[in-house]
Amino acid sequence: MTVQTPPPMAGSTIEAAFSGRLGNFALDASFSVPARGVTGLFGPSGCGKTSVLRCAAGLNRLQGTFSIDGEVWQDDKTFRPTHRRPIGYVFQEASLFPHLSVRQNLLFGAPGRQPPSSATGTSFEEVIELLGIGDLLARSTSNLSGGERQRVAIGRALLSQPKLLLMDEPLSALDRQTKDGVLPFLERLHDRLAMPVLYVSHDIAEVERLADHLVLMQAGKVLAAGPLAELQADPNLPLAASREAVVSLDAVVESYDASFGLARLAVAGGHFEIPAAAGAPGTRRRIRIAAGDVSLTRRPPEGTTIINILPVRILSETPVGAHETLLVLRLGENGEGARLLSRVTRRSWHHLQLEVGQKLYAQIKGVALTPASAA
Ligand SMILES: Nc1ncnc2c1ncn2[C@@H]1O[C@H](COP(=O)(O)OP(=O)(O)OP(=O)(O)O)[C@@H](O)[C@H]1O
Repeated sequence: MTVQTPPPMAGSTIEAAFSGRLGNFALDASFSVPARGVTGLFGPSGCGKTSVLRCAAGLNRLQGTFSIDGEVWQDDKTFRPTHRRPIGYVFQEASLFPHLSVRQNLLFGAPGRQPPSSATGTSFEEVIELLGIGDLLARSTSNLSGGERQRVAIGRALLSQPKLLLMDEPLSALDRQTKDGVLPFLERLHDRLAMPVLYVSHDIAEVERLADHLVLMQAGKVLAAGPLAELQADPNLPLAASREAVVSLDAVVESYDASFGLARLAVAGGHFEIPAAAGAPGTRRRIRIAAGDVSLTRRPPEGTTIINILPVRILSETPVGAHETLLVLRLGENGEGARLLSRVTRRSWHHLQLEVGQKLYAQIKGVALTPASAA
């Protein structure tokens, strides 16, 4: 079996290529992503996400290569064992030491078991504050809630000062309410820490909120890897074709109209107004727009309650199912901006005599804010 090393990318990258068998399962996965921000490894159950993470950690030894920022952890000649890889690993269920306090657990992997200062990397105070675990430090780990345990496990991983954080479905063992409580902490980490993260999940909502880049996997192979928004809007990939298709756009707050409670945010090729306090001007936020919330009109509509109506051009049209079609749109008069998706009936496509390249107006019924991107 040959391993194809992905072409190198400019700047600091994670280069991964693993190939071989795990029991009956054949893994043949390679990707190259920036060594910054969160890279989501996403795909259906059993497609090989955890196996890739374990390869990156040196826990699975398959043929291949792995390097981060030019530092080779594995190739034809090299195989660094797990204890020589500067990684933090967060599992589905936190395995904390029951005989140690939260504070001792946190410091367990820290260099010299001492609280690191910002001079030596991610500081103890910063981690405590980011994860909201200051009140837990003296507690025993035996009676922490699931969400608290997971936050302590993440803190412990961060305090070991890793070069790469590996997270394997860190929220999947939590109930929906606890998960919703922990997600904002992950989002804050994402905003504030520069450390690259490989984040395994089969929950697309988590990926949309946290990931900057995506590695889409299926049956042991990588279908595509790249910036989240690009893969979301690729009509040849399963994300865009799904009924729940969305795009996540990185936006910057421009202003806030307090009288109507509307924030104005700029994205490439347009502006959105959102009924929320989105932060001070200059704040980076992420916007989520579902394909089903974007309808099209030939002329700017009048007398509508829809706030966001933006000029777009049709970039492509791909039939989905028997009666619908997926349109990839680009924002802006000349179609030079960010991509949106719109799912319309084939009847509308024909009746409105739409065609690729045409200028239209997108009426966007729902625009949701999610936290900022670090990429
Ligand atoms: N050491 C091993 N020996 C035998 N089979 C293995 C081994 N490791 C993984 N597998 C198999 O490889 C396949 C992929 O597993 P993996 O855990 O990587 O998938 P996944 O995408 O992370 O799935 P999930 O989302 O359900 O966690 C599974 O069929 C699993 O049983």
